[in-house]
Amino acid sequence: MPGTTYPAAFEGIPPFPDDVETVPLLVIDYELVKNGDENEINRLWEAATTLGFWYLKNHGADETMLSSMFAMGSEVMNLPTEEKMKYDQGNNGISHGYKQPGNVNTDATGKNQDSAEFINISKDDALAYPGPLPKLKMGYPAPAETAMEAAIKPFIRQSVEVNDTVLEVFNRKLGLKEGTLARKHNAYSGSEARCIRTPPAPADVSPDKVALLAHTDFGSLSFLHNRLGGLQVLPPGHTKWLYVRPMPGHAICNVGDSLAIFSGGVLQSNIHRVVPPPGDQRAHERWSLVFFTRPNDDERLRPLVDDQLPGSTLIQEGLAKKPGLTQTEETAGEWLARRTKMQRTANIKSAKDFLASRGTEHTQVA
Ligand SMILES: O=C(O)CCC(=O)C(=O)O
Ligand SMILES: [Fe+2]
Repeated sequence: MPGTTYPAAFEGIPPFPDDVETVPLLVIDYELVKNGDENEINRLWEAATTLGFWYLKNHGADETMLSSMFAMGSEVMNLPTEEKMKYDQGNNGISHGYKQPGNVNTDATGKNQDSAEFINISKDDALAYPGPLPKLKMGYPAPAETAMEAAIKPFIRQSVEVNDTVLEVFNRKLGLKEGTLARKHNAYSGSEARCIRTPPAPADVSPDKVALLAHTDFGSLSFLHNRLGGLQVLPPGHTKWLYVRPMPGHAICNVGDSLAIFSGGVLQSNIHRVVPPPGDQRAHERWSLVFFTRPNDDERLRPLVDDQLPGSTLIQEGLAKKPGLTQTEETAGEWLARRTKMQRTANIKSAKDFLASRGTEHTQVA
């Protein structure tokens, strides 16, 4: 079996081409946001309430930290399939663990499957390591357990700090009572780190061949690090997918469904997907790394109208524009389990089943 390799930083990778259409994301300086710079906070708010995606620089997850995570992911993916499958997510809606390529449908036809392979490591498990582990009781593939103290814990801690700081900013901007969003993200949850590998795309494959299905993220905030292109977003009101250009030192951050629902649609959870990297990059294996902050498992996903400070009406105003967002009775745990379960090929007998995996992308007014 040929070994997989992960790119050290951006060296040795063909450049992202200039002749593909990219989405212009705002660059937000995390240090400024953390230090309360009102101008930078307003720029972050603008990004989060329009496209819901932005670049983040000075975020503290440095190249050494990221490379250690990619090295861990690479060692996991290089294990024999049968070893990896001991940690399979299965078909019952569990997100933590290993996902084999090809077991998720990428559309409602039932004819197309994904090519993304990944390992998801629960935040609660990583921080509880060496145990007992509250989530994936059986533990993780050996290279992940070996890297838990030196690589995974530091990456998760840094990601949590960044996302919690952003949640604080949104709490204030939404006019919520102090600590409202923090309390919804302070217990056991589906929060997890994910390392993803997609194989090089054969030369004759369409540039639109989907490697990771079009989706909105399930939780609250995602903190993404990639080197090769291939991530695309469909901005509201657009019919054309646009690439996100990876930039050294810049994370790609986005809002997920849970925050969109909590905020009555004021915060935008935007649909995105992964296709083969553009230009000469397509011949390369693609690696990416994400940390997903998700609400506490038992938090009901509902607009936080009653948690606003007296006089604040932003969430009602948002809801008036996106009424479909209120149509769930699910908790964050149930939302995550349903979406994870119903996109699995094994669970899809008809288009209706696939549609049952969907999130806010089908209820938003573009
Ligand atoms: O690999 C990427 O660039 C994006 C991954 C992603 O959207 C996800 O895992 O939710
Ligand atoms: Fe995503």
